[in-house]
Amino acid sequence: MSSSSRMVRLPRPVTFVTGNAKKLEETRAILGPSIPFQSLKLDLPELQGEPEEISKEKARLAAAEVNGPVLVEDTCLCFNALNGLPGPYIKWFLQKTGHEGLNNLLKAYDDKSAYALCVFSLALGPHVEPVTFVGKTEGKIVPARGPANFGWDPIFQPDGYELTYAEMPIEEKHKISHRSRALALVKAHFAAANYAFQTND
Ligand SMILES: O=c1[nH]c(=O)c2ncn([C@@H]3O[C@H](COP(=O)(O)OP(=O)(O)OP(=O)(O)O)[C@@H](O)[C@H]3O)c2[nH]1
Ligand SMILES: [Mg+2]
Repeated sequence: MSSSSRMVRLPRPVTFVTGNAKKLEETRAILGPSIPFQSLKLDLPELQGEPEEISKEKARLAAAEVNGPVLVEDTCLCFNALNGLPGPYIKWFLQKTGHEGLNNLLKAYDDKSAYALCVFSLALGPHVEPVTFVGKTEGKIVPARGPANFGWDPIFQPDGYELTYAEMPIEEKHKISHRSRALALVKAHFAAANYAFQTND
């Protein structure tokens, strides 16, 4: 009785909106059955600016599109020698310059350190301010090693490892990844919030 009075009722399960199949696959694997969600393949326009604002704005657009609760994420790869760039623009740098071009960007610097940043945003509806969850993994940029299955995984070697993300078994990546760290916070939020989903629509 008392617990149901604290419940926030939502009209349907959360929709994870992304145009990226690998993100969806990893998010499914990391969340397992902990949070019921459906997915929608939509490549939303992205604001320029700081990672949290980009992710929040994506959530606002997604919530308006879905007219219900949504989860989105934005991923950045930040080079310390470049004060955080390419950051949120990594998708376009990767597309235009490839793994070698990304390594070349750091040729002029001794500092090859970098971090992967994942910002999930949850918006409970179109007019509700999104909440963000940030996960960060530190590492360095190296010449590509391992299968090129996902973005920049072959050139990111997390601190404490001799392997790049691409060379690691996926369970190992999930133990330390920017995405799993952000999703641990999402899970904790859901566990504390006690949302109730109506599933009959
Ligand atoms: O090697 C990787 N390991 C990862 O763990 C990872 N996570 C994201 N990415 C890539 O980084 C860019 C982010 O851009 P991004 O956040 O805007 O994503 P996106 O536009 O592909 O999808 P979405 O915005 O529709 O969700 C895109 O090129 C993604 O493919 C990764 N690459
Ligand atoms: Mg995107």
